[in-house]
Amino acid sequence: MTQAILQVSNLTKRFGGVAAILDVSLDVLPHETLAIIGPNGAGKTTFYNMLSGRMTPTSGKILFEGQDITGLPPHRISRMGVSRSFQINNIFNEMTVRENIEVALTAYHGDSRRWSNIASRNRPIQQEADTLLERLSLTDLALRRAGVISYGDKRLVEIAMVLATRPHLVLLDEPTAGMTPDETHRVTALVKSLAATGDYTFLITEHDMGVVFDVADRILVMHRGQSLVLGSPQEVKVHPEVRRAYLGDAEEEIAP
Ligand SMILES: Nc1ncnc2c1ncn2[C@@H]1O[C@H](COP(=O)(O)OP(=O)(O)OP(=O)(O)O)[C@@H](O)[C@H]1O
Repeated sequence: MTQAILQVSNLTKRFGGVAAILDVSLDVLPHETLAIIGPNGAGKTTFYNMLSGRMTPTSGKILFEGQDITGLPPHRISRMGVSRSFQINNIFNEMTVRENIEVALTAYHGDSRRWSNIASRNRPIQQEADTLLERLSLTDLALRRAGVISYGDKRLVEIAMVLATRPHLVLLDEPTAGMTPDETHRVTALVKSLAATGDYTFLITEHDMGVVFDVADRILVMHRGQSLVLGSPQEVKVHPEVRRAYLGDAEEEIAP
């Protein structure tokens, strides 16, 4: 049996009397794309916060590539190969698209000198920036100031910056939120093409069911902090409890 890249065991997070996450266990397999869905307040953000080190679990255990990362600070978890994109843009608007990516690469390579002195003369960073621009279909925008590109393109730059840290596990937080249908289509195609490289494992939270059913190999449905169902898109789509708890039992809501 394939060894899981991420093993979550009996994870619980309480805020006073509220259990935002309650006894959730999950094995994520290498190179799969696993979507986590659930209504508002189901616990998705809290779950991500614990995986990425922004919150310490009340109890339970998180193993990444066999190592215990429970409660480690975010920078250590990131160094080990778990990277997270946020719903808000973290990019530098005054810099070009390429410079943003070079900053992320320079930081990853641990150079604390001014990034501009380093990146422009560092051949490996230049090559890595080229590869990332190409992977994200951003080559044509490389020299544009990040502040003037579209919202959808900004989100792609942010994903490029996440990938600059060479993650094995990428946590995408609602990557298509606020996007036009065209932009959503681009991101969906992109996630699929990145997954096809075999270099990454993706966890993705997403409210757009079309995106979820398009990209996910498996889907975890959360409800009130608990794991309700884990299965293939087909299994999830027809599961009676999912329909009741999350999808409102309306066929059209789950049709991709
Ligand atoms: N810092 C906090 N203090 C107290 N309660 C919190 C805190 N963070 C989250 N909660 C509660 O935990 C539960 C889960 O919230 P969470 O944000 O993880 O859900 P979610 O699935 O990400 O929702 P959404 O889809 O709206 O982002 C909610 O009841 C929320 O009010």
